[in-house]
Amino acid sequence: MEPRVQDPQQPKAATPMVEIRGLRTQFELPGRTFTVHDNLDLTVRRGEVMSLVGGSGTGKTVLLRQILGLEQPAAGEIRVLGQPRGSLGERAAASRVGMLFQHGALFSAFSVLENIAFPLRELRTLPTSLIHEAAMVKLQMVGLQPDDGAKMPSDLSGGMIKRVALARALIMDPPLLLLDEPTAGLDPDSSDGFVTLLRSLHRDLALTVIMVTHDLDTLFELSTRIAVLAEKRVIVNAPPKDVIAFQHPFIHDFFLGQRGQRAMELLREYPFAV
Ligand SMILES: Nc1ncnc2c1ncn2[C@@H]1O[C@H](COP(=O)(O)OP(=O)(O)OP(=O)(O)O)[C@@H](O)[C@H]1O
Repeated sequence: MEPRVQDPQQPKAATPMVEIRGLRTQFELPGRTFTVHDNLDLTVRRGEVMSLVGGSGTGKTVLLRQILGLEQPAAGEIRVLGQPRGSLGERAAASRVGMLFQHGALFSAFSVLENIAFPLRELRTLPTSLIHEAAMVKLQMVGLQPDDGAKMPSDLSGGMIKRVALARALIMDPPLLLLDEPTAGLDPDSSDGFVTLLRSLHRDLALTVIMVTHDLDTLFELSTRIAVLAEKRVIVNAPPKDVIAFQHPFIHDFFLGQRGQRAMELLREYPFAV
């Protein structure tokens, strides 16, 4: 039971933005049921940058898709901003959760500005001039120039595609942003630039972020917490330095194996993450 009186020494925990309880995810394969998550719990609080890490096939992307409402779990509950995910209509969900897909997922026949504006246009409630203005604001927010708005996706570099996709994910000003491998496929300079952008947007827009990444630089530069998926559930959810100290074979291999030295250097380099 919650204590009636808050200990003044103990700051009140931030509001949960996502609460997952007893989640089970399974897929029917020929002749058998394949269980990805079993009794998985996870809470993500306001202002956190929560990174999901885990071995290949542990269900990190599926979890993002479930929070977004693109997939339904077999059992358990997912609450987004205090409401059961299933009870949020499409419009309400779009204004609460933005998603950056791994490969950007831009519409190739639409210009940059049309791609950014797409979710607002779909609402069919706002005048074109207002939609254009909102898309221009987001274009510049992600560090692109007004002239870039007329370009087509085929004219863009990998880093620009990510920025356009991010602008589109933010067009409805959602408080919660999901990122699937945000820096995958970028060269080191573009990756650094994108991480810097994500960090400043997280701060300036007071975003809560849930991110899947295999990249240790991205992980340590941005994460305030790391949740590790193994054995079909979250085995630890804690600040980076506590996760590294957690005894588990996956964590040992991921952080302290061949790449261990680098992980330790990164922790020293980015005290923000500790
Ligand atoms: N629609 C589906 N039908 C059947 N199996 C699926 C489906 N979607 C995902 N899976 C399986 O569920 C498991 C988890 O997939 P997911 O893509 O979430 O893994 P991941 O943790 O993101 O892996 P990686 O790090 O390799 O990207 C995988 O074994 C995948 O093959």
